Amino acid sequence: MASLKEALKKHFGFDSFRSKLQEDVVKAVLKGDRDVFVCMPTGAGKSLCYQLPAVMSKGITLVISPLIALIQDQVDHLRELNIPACSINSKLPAGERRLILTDLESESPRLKLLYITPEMVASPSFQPCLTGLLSRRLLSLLAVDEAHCVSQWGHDFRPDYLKLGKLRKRLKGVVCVALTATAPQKVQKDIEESLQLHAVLCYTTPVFRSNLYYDVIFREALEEPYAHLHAFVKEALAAGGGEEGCGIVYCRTRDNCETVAYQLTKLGVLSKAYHAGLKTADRSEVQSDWMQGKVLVIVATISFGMGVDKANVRFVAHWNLAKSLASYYQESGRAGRDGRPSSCRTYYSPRDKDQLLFLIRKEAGRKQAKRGAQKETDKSGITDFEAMVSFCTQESCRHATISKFFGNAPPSCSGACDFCRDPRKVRAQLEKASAGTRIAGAQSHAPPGAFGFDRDLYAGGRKGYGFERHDEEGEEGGSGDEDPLLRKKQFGNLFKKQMNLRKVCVCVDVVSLSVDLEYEVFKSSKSSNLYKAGVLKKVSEVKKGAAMTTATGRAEEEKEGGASDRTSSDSGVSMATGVDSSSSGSSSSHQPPGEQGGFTTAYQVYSLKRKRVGAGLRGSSDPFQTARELLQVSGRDAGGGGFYPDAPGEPAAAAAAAASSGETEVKDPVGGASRVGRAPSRKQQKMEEAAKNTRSISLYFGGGPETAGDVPTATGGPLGHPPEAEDPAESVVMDTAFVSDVVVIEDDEDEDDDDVMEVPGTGGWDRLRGSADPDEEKPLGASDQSRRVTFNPQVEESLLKVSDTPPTPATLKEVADVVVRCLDPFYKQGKFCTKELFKAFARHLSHLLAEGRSRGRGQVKAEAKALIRQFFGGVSRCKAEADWAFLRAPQGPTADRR
Ligand SMILES: Nc1ncnc2c1ncn2[C@@H]1O[C@H](COP(=O)(O)OP(=O)(O)OP(=O)(O)O)[C@@H](O)[C@H]1O
Ligand SMILES: [Zn+2]
Repeated sequence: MASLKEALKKHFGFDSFRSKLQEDVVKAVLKGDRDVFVCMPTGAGKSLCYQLPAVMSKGITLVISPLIALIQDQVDHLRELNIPACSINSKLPAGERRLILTDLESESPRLKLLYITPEMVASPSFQPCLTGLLSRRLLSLLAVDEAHCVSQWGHDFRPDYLKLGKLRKRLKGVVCVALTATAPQKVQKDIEESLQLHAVLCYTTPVFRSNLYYDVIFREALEEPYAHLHAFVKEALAAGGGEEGCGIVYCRTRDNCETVAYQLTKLGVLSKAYHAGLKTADRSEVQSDWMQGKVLVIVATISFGMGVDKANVRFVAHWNLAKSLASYYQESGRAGRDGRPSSCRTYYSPRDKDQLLFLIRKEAGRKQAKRGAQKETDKSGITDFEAMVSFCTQESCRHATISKFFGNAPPSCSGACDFCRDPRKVRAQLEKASAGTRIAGAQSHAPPGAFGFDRDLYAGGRKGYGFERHDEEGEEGGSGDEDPLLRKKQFGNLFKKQMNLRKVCVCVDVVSLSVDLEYEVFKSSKSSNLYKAGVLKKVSEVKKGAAMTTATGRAEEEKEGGASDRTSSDSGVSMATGVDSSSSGSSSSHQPPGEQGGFTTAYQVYSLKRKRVGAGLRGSSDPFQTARELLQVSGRDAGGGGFYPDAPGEPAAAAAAAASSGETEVKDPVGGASRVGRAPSRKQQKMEEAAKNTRSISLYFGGGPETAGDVPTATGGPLGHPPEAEDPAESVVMDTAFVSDVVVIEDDEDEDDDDVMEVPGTGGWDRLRGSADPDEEKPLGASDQSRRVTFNPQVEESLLKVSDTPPTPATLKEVADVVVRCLDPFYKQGKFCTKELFKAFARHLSHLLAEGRSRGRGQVKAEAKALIRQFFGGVSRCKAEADWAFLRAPQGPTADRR
């Protein structure tokens, strides 16, 4: 078909199709009599499968894509090619949106491709446009990109994709092409059903890629894990035959990224960490350095990779397990896109497995509990993960395992995996690992579960250690929707178990003593603050009277050996010093962070309260808040050490001293060395970091369900309504975690975190957008009574007074939500010079309102508004942080009434 090739050349500049498959798909789509399902690996050129038909057809192609960031890339690319493409999304300025809609309403629109998110396409405001296009027969094609998001079996399920079924019904007669890079059989079936694909033609590339060499190494069996990784990196890069090459190491946590990058660099391969905890500019720089080959290795969480198309990736190593085999295939598949031999290695760790499984189970349990009934798909996370574990622990060809998972016939591996190359070696490794487990089990009597306790007991329980992709709940306080009694019981069990372990092994060591003490405090504490205070009190007592115990404890600990590589500052009373051994980052440590010979020491048990990155603590992914950290925070909270028991010479006291002098001791994440920095700047810096990609677990697992539910759907005029109210998936950028305790979860879904913060419409307050002067509390229209009420702090407070029961105190997160909602109109009105200032002010305000005394949500709202009014009473436009220096926290219910 000469004209097809001509069009390919004319519009895209390509001389030929990338593959026969690509050409076949284009032809099938152009023919237009059947729906098409395309499963091709990342980078195989799926986009062209609908883009070329789009430019060759009359009318418009509607492209559904899950992320604005991805959409933007595509649109930019097409525009560079002079192909009229655009996107309607929540970030689009109203003027541009209107221009697009005008074009779409015109007789013959110029536009060829319209990219849109599933949320937006289902929004009421888009419906007239859609109906118009349909009735004028101007819709030539529906393309659903990343179609696996439609499947609850898929690893990236997004409930909003389910809305596409309805859309599809409306678009009868319009050909649909669904595209994905990963679709195990059941996912493919789901896609076909959900999108109601008709007489579907399937085009799938076999998943087998002969240029990828897969192997698995048991990390815990290694003497020098980092040196091992380094050797692998060197070898993989060298295999490029002098050609420029680079690689990716995937880690689960930010800490791991930092540590691995540091270790590799130290060993001579320039590596940089990439994770959502970095500032956006830093992340871009890292990515760009890596893309340009200035940095050879990028050590990243899964937030890196989506949309990254680099040909010469010579290796992809997984330092931690991927959450499913499908994810693993996709992530490892970023290697060798140029077709040259490349390596994919997983550093398997049973502990890693237990921890991840624990969290996946927990999530499944939570989903189930929420729904009240079990759904088959609830287990999909577990089965997908089990497939990943089998991939690592089976004696079989790695390629064959992957192919089977995707429903392909076993490929001819021909030595492209460690098993096919040397099965005996694989067997030996497995045997060694299982022998190791047996020995460890016999020695410690520790059950093999995560953290050394029975994983089944806690399967539905609390979070584990060191996760950001699978840790905290979206709820404030870290308690999520769990039953606090259950949680307490679980804690109790854990401590009992841990103490029993200690009774077996050691007489009375200082660790168990600390555990006892901490447990006592824990049992008697009703809130995290009381717990914190209780711990401090105990520390003080211990310091006064237990010097002997401390000394003995040290000796015992050293005897135990488990803590022998700790720095002197972390020995002694663990509760008091509480240094997480994971931070010591010993390069030769065999054990994953936070574990010592089956013991979970008191300070390793996560605290009741989530770590406040914003409060100047290390912005790490570590969800534990160690006793030491609690103390440090308390020292600062108390205005510089006043709250901290003073015992010169003790590390804790040093921390307090540092805190009181305005300096913060920060444990080096890697080398274990301490550094001292100015507290305020560090705090500010961390707050900045915390403002980055933060995501709740629910978003990670399900994308927008909760979000979607929370966000009101637009009911206003079809086109004039502020778009952000309609696009819940995109409103994830309204992430008040930057204000409050930060739940840090890496998300592979949105690189777009630093875009404008968006606030879904919130009734009367939202209508402020129409106001020329948002700090004026005048009604915008005659009917706008509700806004007046919402604004009036007295009304809010009198409402509170009417109630007999005291309001439930708002959490910092809730306060932050309220504050951001209240402030957003001002930001939209340009009352802040920069977004950063807006964020910083929101943070400041939230802390002012959240700290000190308990407030109900209503009161918070009233006080927030009062403070905002007070602020803009004195400042017409916020230009610097100093502008709000005069604001003081309200002292009482009536303090800020004006
Ligand atoms: N026929 C072709 N000839 C040469 N290059 C092509 C051809 N078709 C596509 N490409 C290029 O291949 C690269 C990958 O294409 P594309 O982004 O569409 O891949 P994809 O399969 O959609 O990957 P992903 O799963 O990451 O979205 C792009 O740079 C694209 O321009
Ligand atoms: Zn093989």
